[in-house]
Amino acid sequence: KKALPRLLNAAQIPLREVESLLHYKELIPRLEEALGKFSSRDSVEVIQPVRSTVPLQKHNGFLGLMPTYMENDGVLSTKLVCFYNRGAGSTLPSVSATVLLLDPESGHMKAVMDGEAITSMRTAGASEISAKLLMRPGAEVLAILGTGQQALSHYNAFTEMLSFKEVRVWNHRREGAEKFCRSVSGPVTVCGSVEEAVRGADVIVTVTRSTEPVLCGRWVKPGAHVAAVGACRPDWRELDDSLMKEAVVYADSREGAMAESGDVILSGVEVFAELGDVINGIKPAYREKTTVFKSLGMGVEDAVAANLVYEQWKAKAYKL
Ligand SMILES: NC(=O)C1=CN([C@@H]2O[C@H](COP(=O)(O)OP(=O)(O)OC[C@H]3O[C@@H](n4cnc5c(N)ncnc54)[C@H](O)[C@@H]3O)[C@@H](O)[C@H]2O)C=CC1
Ligand SMILES: O=C(O)C1=NCCCC1
Repeated sequence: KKALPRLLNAAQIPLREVESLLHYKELIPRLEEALGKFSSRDSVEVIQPVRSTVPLQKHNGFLGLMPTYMENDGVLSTKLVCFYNRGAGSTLPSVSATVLLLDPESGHMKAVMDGEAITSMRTAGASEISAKLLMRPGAEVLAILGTGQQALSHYNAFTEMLSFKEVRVWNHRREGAEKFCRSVSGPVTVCGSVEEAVRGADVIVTVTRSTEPVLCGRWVKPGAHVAAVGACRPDWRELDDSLMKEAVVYADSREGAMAESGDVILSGVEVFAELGDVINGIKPAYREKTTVFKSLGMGVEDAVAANLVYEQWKAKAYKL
């Protein structure tokens, strides 16, 4: 009997199935552990180079390559992610991603899965961890700037895992914010300006495709926590200098932030700590101060999310 080509033996897990297998309650503890392992800089825990990028100039985007190896956990993966800063008329998504999971011993492909939900959920999961560690106790008001894919996953993660009395959203196009409100299950207030959305907010999530600052320090309540998720290129901004200089700045990866974050590079501020340093008890969480978590996204987050999907997929397929 002829053996199947190895590629065809790999599990193929499409978007809807990934969505049905991934849940914040299981994902977030694994992300937290992975962030700690990454920051230990122990090569048997995590090897994850800063993502390499290939510009797709004609299409106003880039391809990011995000390999990761977790030797102790036996997880080897790479994500291929294309990001596009599309014009208003486009119906195509801004992020298109695929995650490959390999057997580290043989190098054979174990699974190829859609990376859209993984990207949305692991990013929101990392931001939720930042808020849990860095927001003031008793935080009541959440503001989300931007109302696309990441806004939705952040809304879901933050309302499922934390409790807020009020959620406000702002989008540069009001119809986007109104559509967002119709798509979520809980109450949300649409705000007409960024200032209106963030005044008095305890936690602010920035998930826009802006290349210029949208959030100004003078509007931010002292002691607020900002999870800054957009502006992933060295010359793009979401936050202004006054906010960056006022805040204690945390990042997922110090090297990633120094290579890719316009908010860090152009404001000239230091990254105080990685989230993993706080998780490992190496650096303090300044809950009473204004804090920024600068998120760029890491391969290790994709690796643990994809591994979780694969474990669940196997359990379902083989009725374990
Ligand atoms: N840190 C991380 O791990 C990740 C970060 N991202 C970043 O998150 C951001 C949002 O991604 P998605 O939600 O997938 O994109 P999306 O295209 O679904 O949503 C983007 C939102 O930004 C708004 N927007 C577009 N241009 C704007 C402008 N000039 N000023 C203000 N708002 C504007 C859009 O109306 C929309 O509400 C992007 O910047 C992306 O690079 C995405 C994935 C992972
Ligand atoms: O980590 C990721 O995945 C991404 N980060 C920045 C924007 C593209 C996707």
